[in-house]
Amino acid sequence: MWSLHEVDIVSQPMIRIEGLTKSYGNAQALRGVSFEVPRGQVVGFLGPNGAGKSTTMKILAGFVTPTSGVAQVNGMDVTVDSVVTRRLIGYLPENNPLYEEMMVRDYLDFIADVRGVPREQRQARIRSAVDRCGLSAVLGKDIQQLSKGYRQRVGLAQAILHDPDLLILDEPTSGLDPNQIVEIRNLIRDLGREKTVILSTHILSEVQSTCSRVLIISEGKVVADDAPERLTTGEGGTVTVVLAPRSGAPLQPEQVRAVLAQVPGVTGVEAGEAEGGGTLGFHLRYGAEDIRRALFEAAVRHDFCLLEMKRQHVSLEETFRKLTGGEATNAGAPPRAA
Ligand SMILES: Nc1ncnc2c1ncn2[C@@H]1O[C@H](COP(=O)(O)OP(=O)(O)OP(=O)(O)O)[C@@H](O)[C@H]1O
Repeated sequence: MWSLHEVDIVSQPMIRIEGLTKSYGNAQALRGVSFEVPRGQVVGFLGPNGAGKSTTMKILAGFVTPTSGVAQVNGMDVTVDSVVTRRLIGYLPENNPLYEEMMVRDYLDFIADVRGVPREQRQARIRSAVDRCGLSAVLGKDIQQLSKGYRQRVGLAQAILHDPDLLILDEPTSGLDPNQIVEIRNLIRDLGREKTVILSTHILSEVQSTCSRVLIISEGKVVADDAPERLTTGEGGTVTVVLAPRSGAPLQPEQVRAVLAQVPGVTGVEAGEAEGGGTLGFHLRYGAEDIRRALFEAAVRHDFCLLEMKRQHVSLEETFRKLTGGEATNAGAPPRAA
């Protein structure tokens, strides 16, 4: 039977951050960050350069002290109970610093020692981390000989060695080639089946493919917190249509444009690509409302033949730009076809 204490711990969110601030001299890196992460969630932490992602992660991992506010892991304050909370956390810092001249095998053994993995469990834990991260072929190599993808695997292996409940991964796919990105992403997705994960990234499509929740941070504050798909669908998008005459009479572009502009929910009409043969193409902007049914009915009423209709939601990249008021990061996802 569970003790009262155990029941208490299990009902706690894995991460609880409340009113967190951090100043480096005059620079305010965090200006009151608050959020909770329940057990088992995989959360993407997005934000432009200097938004405060790494600072938040370093505070959680116990490497930086907050100026004010609360940061708890499993109900324990990371500044008060740091010895216990560090045991619950696996941390992959930004730029993944490793001991270059050590052999992978020796490095993992050293980390297991530092993390206090009991001697009798050490070999089993190292074997498990090596298997999960696909490192068996490079165990005898010096870290400096490894490719960036393998170095990242070593970074992940050291983070999971002590079997932590929470993984904090600061830009785990930064600098990797597309094949390596897919490998590391799959590994993170796999780890996310049994652990709580918070990862920061500049790759917006990564959040869509790996995370069930996205937190966007800008200038030290959380500006959005939702499922990736919910951050985009409510924002509207574009419907592209291609129309053809049903009877012999050719379509008059200005007349058709005026009809489309009247369709409830349409907020803008622009000329698009036609297919020749008297067809006309348009891009129609819409807000929160789905305009497809109304468009179909308008086409029937005015005797237009609707050859094509395709909806594209606003992309996460556009939402990101809007919320953070600046340039989007690299490799944003293209708009999603509905
Ligand atoms: N040790 C430090 N000393 C002084 N200022 C710092 C220090 N670390 C971070 N900062 C500043 O704090 C702010 C937040 O930095 P942080 O590294 O947390 O952002 P980030 O969102 O992780 O950015 P990036 O995506 O570029 O890694 C920035 O303005 C940064 O210059």
